[in-house]
Amino acid sequence: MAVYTHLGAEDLAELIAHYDVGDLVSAKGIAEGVSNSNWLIETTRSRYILTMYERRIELGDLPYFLGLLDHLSAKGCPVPRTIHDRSGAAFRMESGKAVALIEFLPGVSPTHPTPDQARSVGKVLAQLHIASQDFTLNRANTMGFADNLAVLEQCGEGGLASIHPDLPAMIAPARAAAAIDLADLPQANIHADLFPDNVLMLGDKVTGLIDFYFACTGAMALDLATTHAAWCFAGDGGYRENVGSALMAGYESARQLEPRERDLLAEIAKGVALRFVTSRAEDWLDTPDDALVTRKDPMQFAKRWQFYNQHGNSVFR
Ligand SMILES: Nc1ncnc2c1ncn2[C@@H]1O[C@H](COP(=O)(O)OP(=O)(O)O)[C@@H](O)[C@H]1O
Ligand SMILES: N[C@@H](CCOP(=O)(O)O)C(=O)O
Repeated sequence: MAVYTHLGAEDLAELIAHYDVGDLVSAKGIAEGVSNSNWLIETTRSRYILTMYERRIELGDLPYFLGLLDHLSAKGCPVPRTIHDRSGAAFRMESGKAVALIEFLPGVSPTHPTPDQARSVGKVLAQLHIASQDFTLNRANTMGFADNLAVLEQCGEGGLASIHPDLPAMIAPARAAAAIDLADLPQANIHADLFPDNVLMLGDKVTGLIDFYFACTGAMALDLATTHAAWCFAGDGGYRENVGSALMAGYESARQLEPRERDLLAEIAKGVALRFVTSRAEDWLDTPDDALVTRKDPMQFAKRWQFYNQHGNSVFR
């Protein structure tokens, strides 16, 4: 994350006392991430992650996000369980904001994923899709094409140009493109933000999928295209073909894509690229100067849009 909110030692101890997890031993703010405040909590019994929900999260969505974690974890997916408080509540209010305690999972996020790691992630993503289909709650995607266009409008040409002078022109064709309808594609409850920093791994084994706060009911192909756009490019922007094909093979080892999904992947990936340009631009213009957070560059995804536009579906064959 980031740590947007300061919680003192007494506040944390009082908060942790509402859970049957032992006594607080230590609490450290976690610097990774951009959306919420997170602390690594150590108690006399175990380790946990305490999350305070800061941005883009509606209180009404928390039962969906936290319930999905419990549903997937119960089905054997490598997902942290929600720790419920002594009254059975999955989240509590603290200093006017919602907080939840979740299970700590071991592992580290890959910074330069190997093909074998991508294959494992692809397979676990397909397993998550299969396991999430009978989750009984639903949530609409709030980062769809129309939502992105509205946010970009709010950022304004000047705002976008202040991030990089080339950004407005680079995304103009993406903004003009017609939205594709994903409603007829096979659906599940999807992660929708499965970047390497939201996956914990030990070697090639996936030990944790975390940060489900963009999860929604939507097309499984959207999740696969998002994971592809997030995992398969080098720091210099070059496409890593061996990582891309391993991700696809891993996914299809657990769930075969339907031809109509495969045919649309490049178009969906372009929509995904615009979605991350949008949220990154919004965050860039919005982040408080004193927040302990590293801003993410919208230009990376403007370039990925160009890549998918240029290469089309040949990327996914
Ligand atoms: N269940 C977990 N187990 C272990 N570490 C976690 C867990 N959840 C979060 N983290 C750590 O906290 C960091 C930020 O969490 P994340 O949910 O990605 O925050 P944000 O929503 O702000 O992006 C992760 O990069 C990881 O290091
Ligand atoms: N994965 C997104 C950023 C979303 O933030 P997260 O810290 O909640 O994963 C991006 O890379 O733009």
